[in-house]
Amino acid sequence: MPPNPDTPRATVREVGLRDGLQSIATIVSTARKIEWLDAAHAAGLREVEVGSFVPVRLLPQLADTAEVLAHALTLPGLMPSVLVPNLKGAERAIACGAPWMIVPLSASHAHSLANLRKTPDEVVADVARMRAARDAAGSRTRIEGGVGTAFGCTIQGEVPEAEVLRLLQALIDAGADRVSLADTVGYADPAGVQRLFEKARALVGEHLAGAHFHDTRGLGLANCYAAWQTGVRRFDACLAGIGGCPHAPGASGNVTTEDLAFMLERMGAATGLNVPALLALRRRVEGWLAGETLHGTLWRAGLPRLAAA
Ligand SMILES: CC(C)(COP(=O)([O-])OP(=O)([O-])OC[C@H]1O[C@@H](n2cnc3c(N)ncnc32)[C@H](O)[C@@H]1OP(=O)([O-])[O-])[C@@H](O)C(=O)NCCC(=O)NCCSC(=O)C[C@@](C)(O)CC(=O)[O-]
Repeated sequence: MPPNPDTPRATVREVGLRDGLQSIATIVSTARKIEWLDAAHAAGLREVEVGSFVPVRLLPQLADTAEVLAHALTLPGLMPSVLVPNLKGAERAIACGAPWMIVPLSASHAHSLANLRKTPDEVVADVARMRAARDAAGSRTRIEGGVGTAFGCTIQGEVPEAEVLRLLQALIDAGADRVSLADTVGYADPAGVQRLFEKARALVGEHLAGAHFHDTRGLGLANCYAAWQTGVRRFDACLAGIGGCPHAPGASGNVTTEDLAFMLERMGAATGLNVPALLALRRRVEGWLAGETLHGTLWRAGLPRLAAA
């Protein structure tokens, strides 16, 4: 049957291989990351953040990002992305042919210094340099500016909405192809999400491309739904809900991929995802991450049995 054109589509971007693993002590081998990627692709995921081009001494877990990206580029229909913290990282992403590079910009001045050793405006200036490097190389690597701590920060406390909106616009002016908003430390609530995403949409329109929520205080899925109501159709998530920024005190797990896929499908959105296959992958990843804290609820309850008796 052809897809119903009235069915809303939603994209779940799996960020477990980057955001998920960056705070996990157990080193996952390149072979297992590739197995993870292949299974995620087979389960229908078409956008995956595969690693970070950061100094290896900072994040040895992600030292094999170039190899994982090279494999991701062989998978049909897959749109891989990588995180880049500065121009050097961007040059590596461009050289490796990454379709997307994601630049994390913290709207909290204090978290920005802790995470990237730069002020938010210095990161904006870096984005302009990345755009120039990309254009000079004739590369097709596109730039997403992800504005983090958009709902507050565990180091600084309050982050004014006006500052978040100013930085979204500054990123686009500097040459970012699109922008997204992130709740790095799980301070967001659905009403606040709706308000900020509506304002962001009014300001930058279709440049606003996604939402990244952490489930630190149990509001991750509610926040996704609030963002959905404002027209957001791309959501970051991690298999088994792992993740968190190592330089943001109190940051913990991302929204769980399999739970989010289940919610979106139950809401009637077309995700292209096979939820039982995601649950099977979660079991495999759980075996690789023995002793680590995992999250999510669908794995425990299982899928509802709705077929007529
Ligand atoms: C930005 C830096 C590099 C500054 O770190 P720095 O020490 O100030 O860097 P530097 O420019 O002084 O260079 C020091 C050395 O590192 C090298 N270097 C410099 N850059 C790179 C690079 N890209 N790749 C490889 N090597 C690099 C550079 O070449 C030099 O090497 P040396 O001359 O000493 O041999 C560092 O602070 C950093 O990597 N920070 C990133 C930390 C991180 O990964 N945080 C987590 C991601 S953000 C997040 O999780 C939030 C998010 C995105 O998920 C959304 C949300 O929830 O909000």
